[in-house]
Amino acid sequence: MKPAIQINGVHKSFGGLQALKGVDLTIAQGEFFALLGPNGAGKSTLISILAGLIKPSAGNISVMGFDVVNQYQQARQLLGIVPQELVFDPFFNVREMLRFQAGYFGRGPENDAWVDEILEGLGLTEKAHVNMRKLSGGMKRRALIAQALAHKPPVIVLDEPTAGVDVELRQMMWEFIKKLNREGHTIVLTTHYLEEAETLCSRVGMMKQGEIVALDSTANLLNKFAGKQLRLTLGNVSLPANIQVLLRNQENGIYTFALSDMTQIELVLSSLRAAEIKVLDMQLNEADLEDVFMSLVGVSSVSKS
Ligand SMILES: Nc1ncnc2c1ncn2[C@@H]1O[C@H](COP(=O)(O)OP(=O)(O)OP(=O)(O)O)[C@@H](O)[C@H]1O
Repeated sequence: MKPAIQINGVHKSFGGLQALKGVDLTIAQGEFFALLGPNGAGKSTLISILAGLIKPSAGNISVMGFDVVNQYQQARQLLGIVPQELVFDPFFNVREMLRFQAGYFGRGPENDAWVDEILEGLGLTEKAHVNMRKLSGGMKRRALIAQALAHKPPVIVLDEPTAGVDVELRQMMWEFIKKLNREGHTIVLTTHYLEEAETLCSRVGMMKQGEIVALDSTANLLNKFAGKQLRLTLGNVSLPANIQVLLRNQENGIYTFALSDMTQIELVLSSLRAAEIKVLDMQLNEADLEDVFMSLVGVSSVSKS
């Protein structure tokens, strides 16, 4: 079976800035994949190349075996891309817009049942006859998601789909997207909400400064990383050397340690006691994708949009 997406040695420079520095990535058909990274890591650049909006400086990308540059039309037809920004055609109602979009990719009336399914799945049935320009912001966002899916693409790319979206739509959208994934659609998601990636995606790629710095199953990434994290409020102190290796993050007097087992808690606390450092507050949590991210990407957290 051909991979859903194959990315080989992709570089992209904007003038002197190297936005992508040789990205290799294979996403199999049927995967639910998360592409994560802080602002400026290169995610949108990679997706723009995938969508054929910009050309790579070197390397190539194919969708189900079709090169996105040399076989643009075939590749684009297999892709549904939900953009970050709200761009829409103000002359159509929702259903017309979806039919038009599907028609653009060569689908005819046989696609109408699918359009109904999308409208239903995204809570747009009531708005099917409303003109796009009269929709509220949240409804427009739903319509844009629907638009990307209108031609029933096997590979669906969601670029920050839930930024600024209310909880109801988020839940509805994820139920629908999960259903599409169960039916065999490949899903690629970029998000700043790491808990979304953690619950939805079976595999994660983390990008930093134009490179992939981690690529593994979500479970492996969580396992590889320490099982627990201990957050201690200590103030401005000098940590004993023997526990510095466990330190993952330090911000405003709060020190976060990554621990693989409970005995390390005792080690941290006894070392602090021996150094006469007072613990002002303490929290013990399960490590999550955000901790993995922090440890690998080296920023305190992915900025929330
Ligand atoms: N058209 C462009 N011209 C010049 N520089 C660009 C252009 N597009 C992106 N860049 C730069 O390339 C780098 C990667 O940007 P990109 O938008 O791909 O990152 P991102 O990971 O999608 O970030 P975000 O999470 O903020 O969307 C950034 O330094 C950005 O400023």
